[in-house]
Amino acid sequence: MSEELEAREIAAEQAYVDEVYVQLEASTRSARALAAEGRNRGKLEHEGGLVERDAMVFQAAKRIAQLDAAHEGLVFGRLDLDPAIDAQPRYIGRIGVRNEDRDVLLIDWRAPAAGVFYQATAATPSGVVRRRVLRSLHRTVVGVEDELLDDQVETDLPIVGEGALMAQLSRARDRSMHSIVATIQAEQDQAIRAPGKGVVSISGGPGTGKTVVALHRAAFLLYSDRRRYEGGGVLVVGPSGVFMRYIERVLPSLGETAVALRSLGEVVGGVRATRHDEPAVADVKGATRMAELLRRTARQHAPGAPTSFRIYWRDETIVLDPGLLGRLRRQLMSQGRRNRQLPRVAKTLLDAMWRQVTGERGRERGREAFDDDMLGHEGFVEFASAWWPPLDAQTVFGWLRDPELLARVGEGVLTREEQLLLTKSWAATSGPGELSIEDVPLLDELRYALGDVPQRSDDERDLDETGLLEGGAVDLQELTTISERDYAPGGLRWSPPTHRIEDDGYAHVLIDEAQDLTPMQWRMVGRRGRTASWTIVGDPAQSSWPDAPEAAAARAEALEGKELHEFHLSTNYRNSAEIYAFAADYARRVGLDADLPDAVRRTGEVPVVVGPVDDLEAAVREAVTTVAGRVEGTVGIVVPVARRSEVNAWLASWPEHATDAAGARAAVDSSVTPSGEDRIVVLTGLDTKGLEFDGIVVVSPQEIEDESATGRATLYVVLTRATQLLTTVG
Ligand SMILES: Nc1ncnc2c1ncn2[C@@H]1O[C@H](COP(=O)(O)OP(=O)(O)OP(=O)(O)O)[C@@H](O)[C@H]1O
Repeated sequence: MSEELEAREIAAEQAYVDEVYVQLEASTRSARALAAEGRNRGKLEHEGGLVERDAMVFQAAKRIAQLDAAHEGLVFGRLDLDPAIDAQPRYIGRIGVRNEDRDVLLIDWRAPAAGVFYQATAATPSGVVRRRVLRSLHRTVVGVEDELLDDQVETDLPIVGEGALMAQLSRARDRSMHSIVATIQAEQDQAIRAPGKGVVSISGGPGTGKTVVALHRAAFLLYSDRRRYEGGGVLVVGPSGVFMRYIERVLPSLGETAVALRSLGEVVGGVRATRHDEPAVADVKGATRMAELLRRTARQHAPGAPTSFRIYWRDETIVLDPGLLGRLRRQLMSQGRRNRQLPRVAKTLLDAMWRQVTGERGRERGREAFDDDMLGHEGFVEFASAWWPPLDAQTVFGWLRDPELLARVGEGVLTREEQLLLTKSWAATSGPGELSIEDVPLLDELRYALGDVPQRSDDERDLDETGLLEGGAVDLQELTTISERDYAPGGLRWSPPTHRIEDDGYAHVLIDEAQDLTPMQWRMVGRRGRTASWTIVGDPAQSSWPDAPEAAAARAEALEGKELHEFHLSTNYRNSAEIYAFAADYARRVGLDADLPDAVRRTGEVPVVVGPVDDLEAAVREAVTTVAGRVEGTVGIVVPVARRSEVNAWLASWPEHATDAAGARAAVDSSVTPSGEDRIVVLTGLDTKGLEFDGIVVVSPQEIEDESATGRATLYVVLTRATQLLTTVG
């Protein structure tokens, strides 16, 4: 097959692609003009349909335009059908484009009409004779890859190229995951296009595309029901900040930005944790038992709050003693979340106090006068406010630093040793900024147990008065939400908070690396998806949570009542066949019950095992230099947690040229702050979850294995991260 033929085909495709871009620019201009005009005339309503549609094209085009040249082009696919069905070729792209007569120039890859591009095979061509993938650099077509699907149909279509998938799989890896729109495989397509109902669960071994498929599914859902998902929000949760940065470009490259990408440490609004606890501590913090401990904590008497109150009124002494106050506290708690009771506090106290008024003078004055007197009494007001202060979750979480309080709420829940572990872990931190990833679900649990902190009403008049018990001034009829009604009757002092627990929910929740969620993390994400549809992605063999049945129960509870649709992916697209054979062999040897996919790409490069070595640093340096010199893309140095600073120090001390063999810049401790230019990064085993590198150097694999109860699964994850070269040094 001649180069000339290929050049001719490329030129022909380029002409079509140019036409699409010209049209896209024209539609963008007219959409912008139309939207501006609509706004000016205040007539958006009338022209709504057209404006909305074109504005969408405009938005999508804007997002696409923001992509840099490294990303694949707008037009990536072409279908030639049996001429008896349609003589015109059909083009598939990242978004749909029409010309001014509204004829389709480009079919959005998510549209039903594009489905056949992914589903047609030689066995069932579905009318497709030739499938062509266009490889582009920005606007320039650089190659075409064809597949002949139906050789029974008489046509003169030339067949060019080596196969798009292999070309895509062999590319050098950079710092971000790329979209796979051009080469989505049939089994992946089914999971992507599954209807947005209930729970779609996608399983499969390492490198089978679970993450990338899930992200394309998010884009598909936004396309298929934009109102629902853009309005309600889509939450994508992944294991770490590094991972979120790795995947963040995929959705914008598909024209979607309306998605919240959060690592597990960032799921709760306003909190950002990036540090993991050591495994023994993490195991305690993640267990379901913690929910009971936190429920008890949220009901504790606020440390430092007054425990009794005494006042003299109309010849009588009225006493609120610790026992009575304890009963009143429980009574209030039984009515709902702690902070929600704020408007009821004064009345509850006054009821109990009024019952103690038995003398004639007092009874004659009456209840109303009693209430007025008390609410005008500074001592009482101060007591009431201090006895039942509004409490935020951070404050209450801080109570747990007190070993005595922890022992009280932990009784029967945690062993003495477990309590000590927690105390030690919290003593090492000094404030809310230092929460660990494992602390975040605990904080969330408290948020829900306490209820949101209401805001003090800013009405000056009320602030002068007690405000603890005021009624009548607000007409209940005017209050529209349940929450407003809740806060109104007892006290004008309190109004609903600006961010509410009720606002936490999303229309779709997508969980990646789901096998790693602890029971407490399942509870946290579950709260955000009570009414949502879900996509859950994971591989149990890669799990770092030791108690699988407990996590499964928490997951079932989070998804309660939702229909389950299961999809399984069976081909490993990441690792070379040689690397995956090595990893699968390890999984079998150590008895991991692993789902072993087929790896399809051969490189002839078998993994290298170095050791045992005397000088670990020298051996690692040699391995890193060799690997970095032989691959074009990223290199990961994976280390045991305990050796992280040591290896970082080595890296910093090596002369530039050692790692600079092929223009590789090393990032010191880049798992915390990776930078776009670094090609070499140091990571711990857990940090590598979900990521991939051209080359991997594993430092002391045995130590990684011994580090935690699930060390073997972690090492299996590490061994499945490389696309080209793998070396272990021990
Ligand atoms: N259809 C495809 N075409 C091209 N590349 C693909 C395809 N499917 C997957 N890949 C590539 O394979 C690699 C692995 O994909 P991904 O990270 O989504 O796998 P995973 O199943 O989530 O892996 P793991 O569970 O090991 O983290 C990525 O580089 C991805 O782009």
